[in-house]
Amino acid sequence: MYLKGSADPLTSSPSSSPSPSAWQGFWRKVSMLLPYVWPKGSTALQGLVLLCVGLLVTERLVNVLVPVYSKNIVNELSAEGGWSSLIATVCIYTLLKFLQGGGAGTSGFISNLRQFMWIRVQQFTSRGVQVCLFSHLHGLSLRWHLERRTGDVLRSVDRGTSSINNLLSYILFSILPTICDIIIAIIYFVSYFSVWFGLIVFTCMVLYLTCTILITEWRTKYRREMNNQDNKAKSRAVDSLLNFETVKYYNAEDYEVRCFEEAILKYQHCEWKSSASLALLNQTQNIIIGSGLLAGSLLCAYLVYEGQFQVGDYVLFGTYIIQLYTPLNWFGTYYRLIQSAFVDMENMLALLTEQKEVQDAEDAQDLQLIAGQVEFDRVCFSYVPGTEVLRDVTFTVEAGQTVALVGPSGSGKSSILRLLFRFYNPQSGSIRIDGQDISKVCQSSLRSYIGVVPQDTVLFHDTVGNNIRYSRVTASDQEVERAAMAADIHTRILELPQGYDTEVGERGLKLSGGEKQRVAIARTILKEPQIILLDEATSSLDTQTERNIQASLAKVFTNRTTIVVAHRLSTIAGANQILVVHNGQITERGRHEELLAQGGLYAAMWMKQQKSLHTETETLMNHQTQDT
Ligand SMILES: Nc1ncnc2c1ncn2[C@@H]1O[C@H](COP(=O)(O)OP(=O)(O)OP(=O)(O)O)[C@@H](O)[C@H]1O
Repeated sequence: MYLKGSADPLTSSPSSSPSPSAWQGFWRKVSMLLPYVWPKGSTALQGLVLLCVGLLVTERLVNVLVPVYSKNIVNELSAEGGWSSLIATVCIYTLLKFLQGGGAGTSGFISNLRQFMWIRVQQFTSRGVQVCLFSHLHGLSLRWHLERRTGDVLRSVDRGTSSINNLLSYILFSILPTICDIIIAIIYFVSYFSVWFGLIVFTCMVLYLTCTILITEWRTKYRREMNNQDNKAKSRAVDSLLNFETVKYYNAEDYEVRCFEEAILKYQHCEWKSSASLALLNQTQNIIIGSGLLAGSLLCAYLVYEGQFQVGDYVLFGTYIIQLYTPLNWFGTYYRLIQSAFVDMENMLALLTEQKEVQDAEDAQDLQLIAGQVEFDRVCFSYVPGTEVLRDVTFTVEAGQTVALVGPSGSGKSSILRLLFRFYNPQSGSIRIDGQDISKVCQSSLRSYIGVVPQDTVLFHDTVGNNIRYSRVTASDQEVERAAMAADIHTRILELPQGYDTEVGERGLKLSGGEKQRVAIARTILKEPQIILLDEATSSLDTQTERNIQASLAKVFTNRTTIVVAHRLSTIAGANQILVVHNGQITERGRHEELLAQGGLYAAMWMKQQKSLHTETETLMNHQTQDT
């Protein structure tokens, strides 16, 4: 019954600080669970929940009646009673046992029926939680996603979801019924036998619960450590497999295997501590229950011996106490499982309560795109406080014009595009489209007008066709093909084994860098956005393909506002305006000829590129001469 692999805090190392109790924030966690218990909006499921509760109550009643009928059978057998009354008693007893089940962990008719009816409710809960989490994760900011390991997040989601289901069924169908059974048993023993029997059961229960809670609380830190190491081992494996190519480049298979084995060893060290402390807990519980059973049985046997009780009373006591003993033995396990489930839930709740960094304003309206003019007005931005990436960036892209951002690597060009797409909010200044501040419009409407071809194109593990269609899922096959033709990839796709139905592999690894870029361009062409952001969109292509694509892009995107980031200056020489970004600031601006005339950074970059182009051409021609 030991649950392996539960959540650990994603960000902190539990071993470095005293682990907080899993019960911390108990009511907050329970209140988050409650909406999932009552299936709102479905009368049928609500009926099922009520039926399950009804069955639970019936089960409690049956639990009291079974020992009473055991006693009646023994008493009727010892006395000279009538045969027909004995048959009736035996039949009722058998019916009750059929309803109750029992013995070697078999569940009876009632609990089987309850479990069956609970399936739909459980599925409703599980679906609700998973969908809510998935949608929440998509709503979180790019910064949050970049800082997290996907493997860790997925494990937290998995364990959190199953922990909610487990928690509900443990609390509703195990802990609550067991507590009710204990209270009913104490009342029954006090009123039917004597206060001594009630006292024995009561003391035994108090001792049992106290020891269970104390030892379980003590061993929680081992479980947390174990989870932490488990997560580390798994994310190490995921990271290693995702970087399969890099591992091969550096012949690092042995190193990766060693690191993974070390991570598993650390996990197993913690697992040993967790399992050893579990064995200690189980033994303690057995000793307490065994002592209670011994004390009660001796007292009952003495009273029968003295003639104060009938033999049937001893049977009643024995049956009742054993009947309590079985679920009580599970009580410790359920306490531990609930505690683990709470630990598992912690990360998931942390994910659910994670604030969205970029949020729509309360009164956010849809962006009303008129012509597509883009303005940056004294924009300052930093990813990390204290390190400014953009300083006082001001420029305007008139509707339908093309503006190019050039400059040294790391100067902040892509950051300008990310701000326009609202992946981040600037610290100061404003960005406007057709005069509307983008921080005041709905993100979804803003993004619907912008098409981005990013620096690194990552494709879905799907067919080429579906990857292109991703920007407009309702597009027809002809539209997809037209977009592919404009991106100069149509002929190449037809050469693939299954044409547009060819799978591109994980992250598009089966395509070359240039092919991926062209698929991304086709995707953006299909979206038909009013504003286009090209972040070195053609950097992986040869000069001829680049020219072809640029010619078709110019055709497809005529009169659309375009911002291009480029390293190869020859590709943007015709832009309406060129902005030179240096150390987060715009240091030069103007048309190609104007910037050359200025003799600044742009002119220097241009000269350098022309020179290396010249050298390359010379080398190529020399080769050709030698060949002939
Ligand atoms: N998510 C991030 N968190 C912290 N710093 C970042 C992040 N992304 C980029 N940076 C830093 O911000 C600076 C500007 O990055 P940016 O990607 O805008 O540069 P760039 O001009 O587009 O570079 P390149 O031409 O090499 O693509 C760099 O120093 C980079 O290290």
